[in-house]
Amino acid sequence: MLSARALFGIGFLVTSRALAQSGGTCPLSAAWNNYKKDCLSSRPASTMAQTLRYLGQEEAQRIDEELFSEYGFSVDQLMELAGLSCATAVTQAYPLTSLVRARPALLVICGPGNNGGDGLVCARHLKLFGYEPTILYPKRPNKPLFQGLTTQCQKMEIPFLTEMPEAEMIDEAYNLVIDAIFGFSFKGAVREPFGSILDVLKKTTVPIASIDIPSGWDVEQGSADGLQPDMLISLTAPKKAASLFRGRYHFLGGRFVPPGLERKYELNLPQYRGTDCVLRL
Ligand SMILES: NC(=O)C1=CN([C@@H]2O[C@H](COP(=O)(O)OP(=O)(O)OC[C@H]3O[C@@H](n4cnc5c(N)ncnc54)[C@H](O)[C@@H]3O)[C@@H](O)[C@H]2O)[C@@H](O)CC1
Ligand SMILES: [K+]
Repeated sequence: MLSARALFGIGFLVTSRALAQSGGTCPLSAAWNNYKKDCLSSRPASTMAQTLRYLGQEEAQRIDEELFSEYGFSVDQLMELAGLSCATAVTQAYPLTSLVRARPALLVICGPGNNGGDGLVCARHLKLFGYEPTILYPKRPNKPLFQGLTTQCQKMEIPFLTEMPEAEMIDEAYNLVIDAIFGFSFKGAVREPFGSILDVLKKTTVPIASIDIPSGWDVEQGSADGLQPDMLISLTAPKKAASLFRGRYHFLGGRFVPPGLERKYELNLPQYRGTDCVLRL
């Protein structure tokens, strides 16, 4: 014989399932529907973005430094989380089913610093998520971290280009360009080969997703005639120039900030949902 408790459980499950299927108002299904609506909503969570602090260049560098010196993180640890955030955000904004080209091809352009490292990690995860990334990595630092990340991508059968394609070729072959050229340490006039690469990117019509900062933008002032990416993934916290971003998708990623550091710099980070590693702003 079934106990009253078991009967109640079965009744509850049957009822909540029926209500969920019929779009009814069972509290459980309503909560799930709200969650889905929140996650998939195309409406930016502007209320969250208003309270969030936008960092100056030196402040971003200080936080970065403190994460390593005071909080004991290693670069590759944070880079892995940053790159995974970027791949997750790209997957949410440009799901495989939404791509216009027959092949889910993406071009990932990596610069000479840690922003470029984030790009390599992002490419590796995107490959695991079913995309076909190709990497352009023209200036490779002679350090074990970057050599390891490059080897990992090569072993994942991600092709590396030897030169920047023409803008028309990029528009024809790729669904998206991931800009991992410069991050928060960029300063001054762009040096080659990145000046020519950015000039080509400005001529493309395919969407661009920039990691941390649109490359070539002044970290605080932006750039009126610079890249205009469709997506920006701000890591840790947005930098001041992010307030000038006019693309469709602004995501926050890099969910690794310890509460003490968040308090010290008054970051006012919005709440990530559940176990998500990114949040649309
Ligand atoms: N604390 C954080 O938030 C984390 C940051 N990470 C990433 O690290 C990035 C910062 O990395 P880095 O400090 O290595 O710096 P960047 O990756 O921003 O760039 C530094 C490199 O760009 C070159 N460069 C600077 N200005 C240039 C110019 N005008 N023309 C040509 N080359 C120029 C420098 O010589 C150096 O090689 C962040 O933006 C983010 O993407 C993540 O990897 C890990 C965690
Ligand atoms: K970038």
